[in-house]
Amino acid sequence: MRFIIRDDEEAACSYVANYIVDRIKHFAPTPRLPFVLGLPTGSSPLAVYRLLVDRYKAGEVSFENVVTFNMDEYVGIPRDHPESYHSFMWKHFFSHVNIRPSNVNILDGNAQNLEAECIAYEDKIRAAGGIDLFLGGIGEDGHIAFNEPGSSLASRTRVKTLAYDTILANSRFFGNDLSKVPKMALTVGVQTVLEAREVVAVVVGARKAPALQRCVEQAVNHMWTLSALQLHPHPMLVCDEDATLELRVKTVKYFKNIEQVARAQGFEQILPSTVRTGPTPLPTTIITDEFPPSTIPSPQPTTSRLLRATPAAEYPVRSRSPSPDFMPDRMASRINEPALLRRLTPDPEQQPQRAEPGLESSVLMSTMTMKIVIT
Ligand SMILES: N[C@@H]1[C@@H](O)[C@H](O)[C@@H](COP(=O)(O)O)O[C@@H]1O
Repeated sequence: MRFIIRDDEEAACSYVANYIVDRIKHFAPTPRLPFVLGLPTGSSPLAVYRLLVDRYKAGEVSFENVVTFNMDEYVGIPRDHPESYHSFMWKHFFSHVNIRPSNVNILDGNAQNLEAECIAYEDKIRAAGGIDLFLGGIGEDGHIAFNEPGSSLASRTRVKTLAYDTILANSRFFGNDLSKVPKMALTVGVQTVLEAREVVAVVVGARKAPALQRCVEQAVNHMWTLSALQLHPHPMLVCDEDATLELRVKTVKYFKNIEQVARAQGFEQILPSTVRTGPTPLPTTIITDEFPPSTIPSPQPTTSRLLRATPAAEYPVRSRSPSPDFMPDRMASRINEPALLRRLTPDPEQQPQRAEPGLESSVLMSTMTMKIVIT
C-alpha cells in the first residue's frame, strides 16, 4: 500500500489532483479508449475537484475523453436537490470542465427499480472497460462509498441502508436535521472498488483518524470497509497529518521514510501506465501434461471468488520502468558492511558492488574484531 502523508488538507489534495492529472495525461485517452475515472462526493475531495478545475483552466489537462462513474447516490431525494450527489458533482466539478455529459455516470436514486439500476451500473462499468482509477473518501466509521460497517467485502453495486453514524455525520448538509437525511443510498460495492485498476483514497482531518488507524494498522475487516484496500494490488492512501493522529509514530515514520527513499531513488510513486487495450478476460488455468512440466502450482478451483476477481493480471503490467512496489526496503540495505550485506541479499541484482578483495576482508576483519570486543 502506498501511503502519502502531507502537512495539511490542501497539500494532500494537491498531491491527489496532480496524481490524477498525471495518470490521465500518461494514459492519453481517446474517444475509443477513454480514461475511466471513479469519483466520490463528500467534503474531503472538494479541494481535489477545485484543483482539477484549476489545472483544466490552465490548459494542463482535458476531460474530453474521460468517462466517470460516481460511487454513490442517495435514494429518494430529487436529482436536483442541492444535496443530491448529482448536484454536488455538477456544482463542484463537471460544470467547470470539458467533460461530455454523456460520459458522466451517476446512479439514479429515483429509479423505478433500484435493483435493476444497480445491476445496469455494474454492466456499464464493465462495458466501459473497467475503472482505471477509483478516487474515494472515507466515512468516520471507515466506510468507502456507502459500504457501511458489516458490508460484504465481495459486495457489488446495490441498495444500502445507511448507518446511524453516517446519517448523523451527513446531517450537517441537511441543516443538522436528522429527519431530512435520506436513510438509504445506492452504492458501488467493495468488490466494485477493488476491481478498479488503481484506488486512491483521500483521508483528511482528525475526525477520520480512528478509522484510518483501523484500516492501516489492523487487519482487513468488514466493520471498516476501507481496510479492504489491503487486498488491492495498487491502493494509495493520501492523508494529512491530522488524519494520522491515531496511528503509531512508528507507522507514520515508516511510510514517510518509504516515500523519501522512493523519491531519492528517482521513483515518483506513480504507476507506469500501460495503455489499456480493452477489458482483460479473467485468466484461465490451463493444466497440461506436455513437456516441460510446470513447476509453478496452478491456481486451485477452490480459490475464493474475491481473490479470483482481483488477479494481478487484470492490472496494468509494469514493463518499462521498475515500480516502487518492487523496490527493496530491507533492513539489510541499511547495514554499512558490504560483506554482511551481500550475505543477507541473495539476489545478485540487489547486491552492492563487490569491494576490492583486500578491502572486503579488512571490513570483515574489523566487523569480527568489533564483535569480539563487544562480546
Ligand atoms: N458516501 C460518502 C462517502 O463517499 C464519503 O467518503 C463520506 C465522507 O465525507 P466527508 O469527506 O464529507 O467526511 O461521505 C459520504 O458518506
